[in-house]
Amino acid sequence: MSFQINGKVALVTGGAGGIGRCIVEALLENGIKGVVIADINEEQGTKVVSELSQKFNPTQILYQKTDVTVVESFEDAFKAAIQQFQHIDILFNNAGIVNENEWEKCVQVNLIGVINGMILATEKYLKDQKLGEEAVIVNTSSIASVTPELLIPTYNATKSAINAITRTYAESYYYNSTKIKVVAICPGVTETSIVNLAGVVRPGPDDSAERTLDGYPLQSPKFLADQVMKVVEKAPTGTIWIIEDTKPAYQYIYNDRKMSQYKV
Ligand SMILES: NC(=O)C1=CN([C@@H]2O[C@H](COP(=O)(O)OP(=O)(O)OC[C@H]3O[C@@H](n4cnc5c(N)ncnc54)[C@H](O)[C@@H]3O)[C@@H](O)[C@H]2O)C=CC1
Ligand SMILES: CCCCCC(=O)/C=C/[C@H]1[C@H](O)CC(=O)[C@@H]1CCCCCCC(=O)O
Repeated sequence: MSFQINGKVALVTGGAGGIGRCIVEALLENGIKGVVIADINEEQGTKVVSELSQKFNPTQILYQKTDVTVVESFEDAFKAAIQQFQHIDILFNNAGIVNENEWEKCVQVNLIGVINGMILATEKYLKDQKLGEEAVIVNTSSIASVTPELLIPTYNATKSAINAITRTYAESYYYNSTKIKVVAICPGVTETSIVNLAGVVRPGPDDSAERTLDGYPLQSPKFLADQVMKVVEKAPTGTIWIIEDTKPAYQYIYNDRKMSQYKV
């Protein structure tokens, strides 16, 4: 069954940043009724609303200053969505940072922020306040969740955890009562401010891991967001989608552990 974006309401965490902003724009292009940009950066959030208001109906776009690590702040964003647009149907748990020097902060934003969103959505807001038969949660993971990148171990761990959370909440135990489809996207390196890792990685044991972005295939956040719309509409619950190198989204398949050939 295909999910219809047209006429629905979405909340996008980190919606003022590179990927989040493009998701907001793609939603508007696909007929969303209303979208809440839930981002900690007020200056950027206000700017994005004003820029998008040149192209779309301003009444469809709301900025709500939100810190996803603080549950009350995150809940206020859901309340703002209901107050302004009457229902809430899609959550993009998208806010994320890379910071291996302040690794606790990386865990707070990338993991605790997503857990806050999952609990608020599955126990209350998307469960009870959706318009149609089904709601959707899209968690932004990363290719680093399945291919660990050397210099960002904490980031890799948070993204692997997001895949686990996605697969758990997709189980019929949850779905039967929530009717929320839960999927994850794993972008490859995408042209946003997050790819500038200067000052946010720790010195390694030697300099053999020193790298630059040279050689990494960069894709645009606009291309990524257009693929994400297809995932929202068509992907089955519990699936994980890699979107890299400006290629169509493809599903990442986890191995069945019982098929493992190796024994100690
Ligand atoms: N750009 C890339 O190469 C890739 C990015 N990703 C993921 O995509 C997501 C979006 O990242 P980008 O757009 O690239 O980065 P970005 O830095 O351009 O945007 C991130 C946004 O999140 C917001 N944010 C940060 N902390 C927050 C908090 N506590 N509460 C609410 N909002 C907060 C920021 O203000 C910013 O607007 C992240 O989860 C990131 O890990 C995944 C794979 C690759
Ligand atoms: C010091 C430069 C290291 C270059 C790696 C890089 O740019 C990492 C980018 C991450 C970005 O900040 C947010 C992400 O999700 C990116 C993860 C990239 C993982 C790359 C794994 C690639 C591979 O080994 O196949």
